[in-house]
Amino acid sequence: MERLILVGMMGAGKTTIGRELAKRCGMRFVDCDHEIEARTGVKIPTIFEIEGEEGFRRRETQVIDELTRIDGLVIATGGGAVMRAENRAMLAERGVVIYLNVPPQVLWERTRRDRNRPLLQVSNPRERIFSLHQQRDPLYREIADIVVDGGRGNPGGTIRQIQKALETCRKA
Ligand SMILES: Nc1ncnc2c1ncn2[C@@H]1O[C@H](COP(=O)(O)OP(=O)(O)OP(=O)(O)O)[C@@H](O)[C@H]1O
Ligand SMILES: O=C(O)C1=C[C@@H](O)[C@@H](O)[C@H](O)C1
Ligand SMILES: [Mg+2]
Repeated sequence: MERLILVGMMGAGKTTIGRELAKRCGMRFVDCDHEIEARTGVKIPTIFEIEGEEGFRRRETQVIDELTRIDGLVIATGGGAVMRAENRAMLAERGVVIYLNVPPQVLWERTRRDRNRPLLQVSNPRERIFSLHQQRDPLYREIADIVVDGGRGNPGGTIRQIQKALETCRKA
């Protein structure tokens, strides 16, 4: 398996699950959001403040393009990585794409206390999550090789589901 790519909404568990999955598969873990923060030296909200969402998306596409060429990686993408068609094409072509599907109500409960997600700094963040989920769910599905339920139980259960699905994938 050259690379595993996790997609899904903010709070779906891409970072949490990705890190542990990499450990179990003996692969290296990278997170696109962390990579962008490391390169710029600032947190994501600061990038949004200075360069706007468009500036952030340009950086995100660059990082996706670079990371998806490296072998042996588990890659956690940002929640909005599927918004650009060019990103979707790179992700779909260059790795096994795993969609962590989590109901919007659970996403809301997981992210409501977090201030590091600029798209949720609005007057009604819960509504925002529901509308982003509605808009993006078809895009995550469009590129997913595997769809897992990441909304119930603990991260360990979700990882077991992924490993099982990967075995089926390998046999196919
Ligand atoms: N399967 C799970 N079961 C229960 N809680 C989880 C699960 N996965 C993640 N969490 C919790 O949900 C929160 C959000 O997870 P995480 O930061 O990994 O999401 P993310 O998909 O990386 O979000 P973002 O796109 O904003 O970076 C964390 O507090 C994490 O502990
Ligand atoms: O859902 C989104 O559009 C985002 C999710 C985060 O992972 C970050 O990439 C950023 O906050 C934007
Ligand atoms: Mg994350």
